[in-house]
Amino acid sequence: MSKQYPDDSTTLHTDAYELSMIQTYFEKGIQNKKAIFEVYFRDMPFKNGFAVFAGLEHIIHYIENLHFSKTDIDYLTAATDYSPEFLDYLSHFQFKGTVRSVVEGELVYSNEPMIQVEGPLADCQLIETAVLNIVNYQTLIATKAARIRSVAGNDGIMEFGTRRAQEFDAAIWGTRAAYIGGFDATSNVRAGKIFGIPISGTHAHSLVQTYGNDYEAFRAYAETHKDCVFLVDTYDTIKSGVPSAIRVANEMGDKINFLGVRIDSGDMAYLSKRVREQLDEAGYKDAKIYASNDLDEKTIMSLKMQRAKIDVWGVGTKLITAFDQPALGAVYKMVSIEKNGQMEDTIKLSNNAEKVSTPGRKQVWRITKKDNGKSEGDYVSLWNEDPRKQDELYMFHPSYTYINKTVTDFDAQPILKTIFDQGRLVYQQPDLADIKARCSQKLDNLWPEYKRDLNPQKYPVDLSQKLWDNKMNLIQDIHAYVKKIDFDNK
Ligand SMILES: Nc1ncnc2c1ncn2[C@@H]1O[C@H](COP(=O)(O)OP(=O)(O)OP(=O)(O)O)[C@@H](O)[C@H]1O
Ligand SMILES: O=P(O)(O)OC[C@H]1O[C@H](OP(=O)(O)OP(=O)(O)O)[C@H](O)[C@@H]1O
Ligand SMILES: O=C(O)c1cccnc1
Repeated sequence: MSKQYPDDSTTLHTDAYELSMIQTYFEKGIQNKKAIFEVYFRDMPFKNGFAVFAGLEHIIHYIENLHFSKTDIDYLTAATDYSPEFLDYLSHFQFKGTVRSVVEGELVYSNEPMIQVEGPLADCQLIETAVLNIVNYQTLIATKAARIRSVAGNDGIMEFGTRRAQEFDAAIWGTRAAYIGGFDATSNVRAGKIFGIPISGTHAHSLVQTYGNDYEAFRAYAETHKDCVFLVDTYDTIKSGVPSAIRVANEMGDKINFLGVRIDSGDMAYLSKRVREQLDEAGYKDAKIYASNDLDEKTIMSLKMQRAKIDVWGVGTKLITAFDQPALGAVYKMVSIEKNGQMEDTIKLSNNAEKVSTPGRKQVWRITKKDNGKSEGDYVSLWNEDPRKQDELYMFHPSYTYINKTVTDFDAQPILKTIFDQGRLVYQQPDLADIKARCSQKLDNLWPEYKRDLNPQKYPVDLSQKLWDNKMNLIQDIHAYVKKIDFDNK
């Protein structure tokens, strides 16, 4: 049986190797060395042209509550060989890091920092696992939701995924991410309570099975509710479901709001057209047709191409589990570390060019044209550079440098904002509605070429000349170092 602790904290929600490394840092007296880590992902999720950043709210909760409780320390005492001094250090631990992050609802792209953590080495190391856990999931779901929104146009889209989500937390935070990415409502009542997301829903087949026929079930529902959407496919949509819904709507008149019917199986293009005719003929031209059943952006797009008469889409499994790409793959990499009192940039090399990290503390600048506000690309610079001081910006592809352009009449907005300053929360989270609106507005400013579902253009994420030179110099330094070791060993 699982154990319940009165003072449980989420601080041990980390990989054991983080604590093991912190123990080494502590025992060697370098736990307070200054370090900088950055979070980024290498490949665009769903081969999409953009990703929607989400997860900051949960990260803020997590960091604000970061402390080792008594039972955390008791557990570590029993389960590890950590020294009493190290356990004592943990029991007094207070997060002192500075966290800079993209804000929720902002668009992000591969190979640019979304989060930057600067501070004592131990503090930076401790939060790696949880930060990645949160951002990898929520950014994925917000992006999937935005893809679904982009094909649904102005239709209603409802989040129905809780029953298929990877457990409680995923349902709750996934729903919030889906709302940021463009969903209108959720069926999860607790998400409504916690986040203020509008809740919405119809009824299940079990209601109809309880009564054994559509008419009695719909009538019972109508007598106990004002807003009614009847699920019409339990036995036979055309012959029984829709006629029963119309009969109940006629009988109840103004006593109910007959909002429409839901179809949950069968050929939804064919059925929705027939159902539309039935509702229209009965005078219910405003009644809407809701559809659900393993929907995602592909089925919705296909149904729209078939001119299905569907007004509202209920989407569960494929959204909340990010069915076609279950992991984002964001990583947390050290970019700078204190040596002899000075910060030194650091790099992780790899035979795979994509996996070579970009050293140094950075800022990401969103470059837009002054006249129309449209995106030109992102310019990743060293922290102390400011492209706003330049009239012209030379932007070049970091691997294929012959792909380049010079941008004039541009605005440059830094997108990494300070959230925690040396452990103190300095950022005021906006309302969820504002975060959602931000996402929608940012997507309006993105060229359609980056927004299309299939084979979108790759959004430029370019490195400043200084950042690029810094990376190349470090790569050369490391190559020289490895060559020397090789030579010395011969
Ligand atoms: N006209 C259509 N064009 C493309 N996809 C459709 C169309 N109608 C339904 N679909 C999709 O096809 C899939 C049908 O799945 P499935 O065969 O499991 O459903 P079903 O047999 O109709 O219903 P049930 O859920 O009761 O098994 C679903 O993903 C659904 O969204
Ligand atoms: O299909 P999703 O996108 O996950 O949407 C949620 C599904 O949950 C309900 O089904 P239920 O749990 O009753 O199962 P069933 O319809 O698959 O039989 C509902 O009728 C939807 O079909
Ligand atoms: O309200 C609904 O229709 C609903 C809710 C959850 C899952 N499927 C459908």
